[in-house]
Amino acid sequence: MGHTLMEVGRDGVAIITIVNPPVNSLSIDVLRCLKESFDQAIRRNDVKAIVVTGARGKFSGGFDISAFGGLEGAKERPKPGYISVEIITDTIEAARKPSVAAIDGLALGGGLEVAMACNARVSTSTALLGLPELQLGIIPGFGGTQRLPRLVGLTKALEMMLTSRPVKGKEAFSLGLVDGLVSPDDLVNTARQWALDILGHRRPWIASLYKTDKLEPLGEAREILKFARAQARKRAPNLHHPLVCIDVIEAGILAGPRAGLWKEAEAFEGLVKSDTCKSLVHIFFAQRGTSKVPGVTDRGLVPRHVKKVAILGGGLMGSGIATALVLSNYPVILKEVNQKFLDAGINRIKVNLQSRVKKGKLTQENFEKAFSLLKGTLEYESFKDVDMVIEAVIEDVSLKQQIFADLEKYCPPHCILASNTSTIDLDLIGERTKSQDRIVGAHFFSPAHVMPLLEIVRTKKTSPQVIVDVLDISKKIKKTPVVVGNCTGFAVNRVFFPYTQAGLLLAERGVDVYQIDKVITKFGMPMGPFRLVDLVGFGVAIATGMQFIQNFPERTYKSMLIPLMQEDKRAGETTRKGFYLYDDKRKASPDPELKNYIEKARSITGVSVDPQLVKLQERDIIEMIFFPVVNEACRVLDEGIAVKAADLDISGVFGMGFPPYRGGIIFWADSLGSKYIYSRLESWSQLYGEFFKPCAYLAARAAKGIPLSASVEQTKARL
Ligand SMILES: C[C@H](O)CC(=O)SCCNC(=O)CCNC(=O)[C@H](O)C(C)(C)COP(=O)(O)OP(=O)(O)OC[C@H]1O[C@@H](n2cnc3c(N)ncnc32)[C@H](O)[C@@H]1OP(=O)(O)O
Repeated sequence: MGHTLMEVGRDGVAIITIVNPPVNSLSIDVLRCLKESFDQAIRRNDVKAIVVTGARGKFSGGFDISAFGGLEGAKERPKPGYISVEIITDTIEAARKPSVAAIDGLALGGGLEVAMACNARVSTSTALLGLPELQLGIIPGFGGTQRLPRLVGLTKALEMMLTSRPVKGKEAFSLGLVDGLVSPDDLVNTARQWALDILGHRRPWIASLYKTDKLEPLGEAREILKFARAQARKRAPNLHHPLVCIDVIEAGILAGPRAGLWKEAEAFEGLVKSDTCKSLVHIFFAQRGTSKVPGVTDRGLVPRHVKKVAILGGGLMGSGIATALVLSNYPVILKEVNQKFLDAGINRIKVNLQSRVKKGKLTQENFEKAFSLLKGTLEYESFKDVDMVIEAVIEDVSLKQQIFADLEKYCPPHCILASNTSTIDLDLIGERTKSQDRIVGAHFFSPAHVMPLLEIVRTKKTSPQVIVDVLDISKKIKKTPVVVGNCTGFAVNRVFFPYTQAGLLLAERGVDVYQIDKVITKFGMPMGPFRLVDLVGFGVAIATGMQFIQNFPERTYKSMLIPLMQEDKRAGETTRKGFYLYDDKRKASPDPELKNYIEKARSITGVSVDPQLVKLQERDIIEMIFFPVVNEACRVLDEGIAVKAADLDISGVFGMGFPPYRGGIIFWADSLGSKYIYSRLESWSQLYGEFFKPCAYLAARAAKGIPLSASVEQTKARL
């Protein structure tokens, strides 16, 4: 159980240490202990001053996120303001003995809020300090909305809170958030001396809550807040809590910080119960849960050290993957079939890296370092000491089979053989080898050095060691991994295949294409199905469509709309014409000619405009597009392709941009209820055919009224 420890030195300084592994989060128990330690330190005559720090080099990762649910309805739930006013303000900040926070590792959320209530802060230069609460759908609730603006000024405080991005100790020092920088070894000693210096009036005794020197004058502050509101509305129109955060900050400026604290406490109470908070907290834990794979990561296997990686193919995917790897210090060999392609691939990687330099995300020195890790080759000879190969050539089964047969010859026997295929069966790819246990899918999303998801595809024969190795690489290259089974489209493309299909079905029956995209983006997707297919390109869309028609013929909606347009050399954004027209700046605008293609497609499919569908409400459009996606997700769970529902939530959020504040596809579906989704799909399937037919998994759950995410025998991984 989390607690605090107090040790009083001979110098009269009480060191209070927060102990709650792994990140010293602040559970209610820890906070109560912290108060007790402070009360004791204030009472004891041998204590002159106080230092607050965290165990094992971490100050605190903030309020215990797993306790959020418990705040709702729990009997022992602290009353509003108990923590922020009674503990943080009236016990810590108002103590008649000075306190200094000694910060190493991280001081996030409630952790930083405790530190800000101390009379000074010393930190290591690498520590991370921030208020990331907004990414959990709440606002800082322990006084952060009041103290941060008073320590760093309104503009910077708003930026830190609204983006949830922490700053490093070095920047925190230049902002005035911390008062001194020290090495980790000197941290606590410097802090204790600092506390004694405050007591001896050699350093100022400051209560952050009442600082005013950093706050902008009222008129300017109003303008800054107005701008922040406009930005927040634009960036996240569906989110309410960023606006609440701004309101609370404003209240403190207008009515004084103590009134601000009470307003903060009240707003926090409301937000922690909101659906947005529940969804985002689910995403927080689900994201961390994807690297826990039953039967794989619970075997005590230690990831092997991958020293060198080879990549086959320097196209868009291969070069993106290589970029991600060299950025994380992996030496990479890039192989191509001829010098021209090789030069082009290397150049792409260079451009990817340079663009990071331009954006200020990479120093020139680190650019050179990363680029020097890349070697090009046309031969397999240099593959003899690679630990992993990632094949990223075109989607051609026999070519891939040949490549894997070659790899078996040239690579060492321990080498991981990965394919970046997005649709082809891995068993087929490895058919001509005897190395099935080390064949794995490493499905990156384009652009691979930017998109955060890595789908790790295992076959029935892939060894757990290989999965553990790839999970480790994924962590090192800062991707969120999802381990899935081998099937057409794997988890992400398969689950989201009906997304475009539903769009096509509705368009043929008379629903306006641009209206569909508008409603779906308003729902929170980065782009609607038609804008997406333009981006992906019709060539890829048709090729993937063929895979689905072959494998799931009964439920694939066969529309000729995309092939008809492609015949006319409209193939999406790259040809400047698809469902939209594109200008030089890739800005999309509707095309009046589109209706001609739709009419032609309609006549081929033999469907006519349905007056019921033409006047669909927004909600109906959302459901007709997403319920088939939910249905496919249910099949993927039923077949054990995904180990748990939360993994599909993460796949959709990180691979397709499903809005995280809706918690992911299954989480969202469960908020509507399996019965409701089943009945809607069932009635559409009567009207519009097999495409909507609810699967057995969904039917069974609807019949019993149980959530789609609940794990029972059916959803046990079959692998
Ligand atoms: C009232 C207040 O204003 C409200 C708050 O304070 S809300 C909380 C604000 N704090 C945050 O948002 C920080 C959230 N945590 C993080 O960003 C990251 O976990 C971190 C930067 C602290 C550490 O990252 P990293 O080293 O990659 O480790 P990571 O895998 O994320 O976390 C380690 C473990 O700690 C847990 N954890 C991290 N922060 C936690 C927190 N605040 N509460 C509960 N558990 C937490 C994770 O769930 C994970 O558990 P697991 O090992 O069982 O999966």
